Amino acid sequence: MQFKRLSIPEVIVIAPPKYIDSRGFFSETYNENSMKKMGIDTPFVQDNQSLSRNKGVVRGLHCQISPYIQGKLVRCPKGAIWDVAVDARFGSPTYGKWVAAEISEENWSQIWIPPGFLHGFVTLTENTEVQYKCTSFYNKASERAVIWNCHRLNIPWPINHAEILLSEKDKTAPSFDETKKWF
Ligand SMILES: Cc1cn([C@H]2C[C@H](O)[C@@H](COP(=O)(O)OP(=O)(O)O[C@H]3O[C@@H](C)C(=O)[C@@H](O)[C@H]3O)O2)c(=O)[nH]c1=O
Repeated sequence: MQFKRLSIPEVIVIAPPKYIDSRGFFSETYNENSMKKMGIDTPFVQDNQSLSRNKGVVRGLHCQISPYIQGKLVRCPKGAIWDVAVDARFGSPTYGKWVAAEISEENWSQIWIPPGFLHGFVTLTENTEVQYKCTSFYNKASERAVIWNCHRLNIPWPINHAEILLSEKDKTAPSFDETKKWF
């Protein structure tokens, strides 16, 4: 399993090996010991999956606050996403900075989004499936969101803005300034 820390080093891209043979392939998509070697030592308690039918679906930017703060290990077994992690830990040297990585069926990578980060992605293909493991349970009252195109963050979403599809909730999310109260 290969690991690469991004410019915010707590965010890690993980590339599990894929063993291809005449039948297809085999891959360990999660290995607790490998995670521990990278300092990801919290148990995962919930697995999620979403399907986005269109290219240009933006989900995010989302997080949960304490006591349901979540780390997420995200993979894309079908299609491709451009995945973004924003440091929302007020007081962190990288507060308000973001990193992104393409995660896809083809590159077979995963991305670790630590607790205290906002998470979002845009689908780069139709019928994209995203799966992620979470370190804390879903809790509606703890959910928070920041608007995907917040001027303060200036994230260069790699998709024509006219094509973007959002949930009603994500259309009206507040700006990044709100996060000062969260972590
Ligand atoms: C996130 C979540 C949602 N739900 C429900 C609430 C709602 O009725 C329905 C759809 O939820 P949403 O619209 O929030 O789904 P979505 O916009 O895909 O939200 C997800 O976005 C990505 C970027 C993340 O990082 C996730 O943590 C999560 O926030 O599913 C759960 O039951 N459990 C969960 O863990």
